[in-house]
Amino acid sequence: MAYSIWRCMLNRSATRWHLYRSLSLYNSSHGFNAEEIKNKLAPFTGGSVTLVKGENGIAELCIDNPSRMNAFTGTMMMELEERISDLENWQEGKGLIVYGAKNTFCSGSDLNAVKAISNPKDGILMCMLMQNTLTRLQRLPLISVALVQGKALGGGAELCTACDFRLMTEDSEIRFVHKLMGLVPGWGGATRLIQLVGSRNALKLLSSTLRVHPQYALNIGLADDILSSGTDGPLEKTQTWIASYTKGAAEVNRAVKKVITSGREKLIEDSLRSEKDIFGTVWGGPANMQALEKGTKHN
Ligand SMILES: CC[C@H](C(=O)O)C(=O)SCCNC(=O)CCNC(=O)[C@H](O)C(C)(C)COP(=O)(O)OP(=O)(O)OC[C@H]1O[C@@H](n2cnc3c(N)ncnc32)[C@H](O)[C@@H]1OP(=O)(O)O
Repeated sequence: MAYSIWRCMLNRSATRWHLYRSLSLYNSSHGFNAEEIKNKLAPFTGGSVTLVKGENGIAELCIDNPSRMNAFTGTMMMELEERISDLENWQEGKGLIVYGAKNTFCSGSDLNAVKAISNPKDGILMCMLMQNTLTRLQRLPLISVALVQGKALGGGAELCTACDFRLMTEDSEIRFVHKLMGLVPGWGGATRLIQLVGSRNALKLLSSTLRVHPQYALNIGLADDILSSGTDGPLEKTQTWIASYTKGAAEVNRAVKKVITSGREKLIEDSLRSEKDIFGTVWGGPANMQALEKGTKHN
């Protein structure tokens, strides 16, 4: 009895933590009106963002607008948000692969939409919409990998930083072209780039608009691996790569990602408390009991 009350309390605090994590950054108290910017973006149609959830707990999210190098039209920005909501509710999920159709990653915002909302007010609203969505992507309790083939430009470079890992094919490049457009990143890419490569390297990439090729990306910590060509295609190789990080029960994989998200985003004391709460959700759970019963060794 005492055990189940204790367990229930732990689960409730974990649920509270999950709700907190999935909250968006901006709401009406920040002057954000999602409907207003969605109405402006809606006329910019074309392309799609598709999601396939595998029975093995690995989902594949495809940015699909090849005639514009997978640029995000207005409707695709909204579809991305819907797909992230879907993933937030997928309790069986363990991992996510984000990739672009037809062997290229993404060339950022659709420039037709950008021109139509080039006034400061709409620009900030679009920025808040995309920051909300990409922050929710980064906070998913799924281990996420961006498969970068071809080009990841502008907002496309920012999108790949919202994943936990980046795999690049040999001929690919990540390029923060914002300065050439008279801009700085606005989808959260600068903040995440600093966390990934440090402020000096981030400054180099944004100020030079350098084409970041795979070996350099690997050296500075932007990429996690280079996929060489072979019999398996890049998507198959990414599926194999992610499998070594997503073995075992979904609840344990999800707890692993949650402790990392908590550690990354919270102050040390809050993070330690969250770690305790998340620990409580798996301690004595089925995967833990099975390992104890089997007498699992790690040699
Ligand atoms: C915060 C994010 C930021 C923002 O929203 O503020 C942005 O993301 S701004 C957008 C940044 N991206 C760009 O500026 C990309 C501009 N395009 C290019 O540099 C090139 O098109 C490139 C390098 C992506 C591909 O070059 P390539 O020679 O391989 O092909 P094409 O140039 O012939 O491109 C094929 C076709 O795609 C259209 N395209 C490419 N990117 C976009 C885009 N972002 N928006 C709209 N359309 C795009 C390009 O115009 C071609 O169309 P076509 O009708 O054949 O001329």
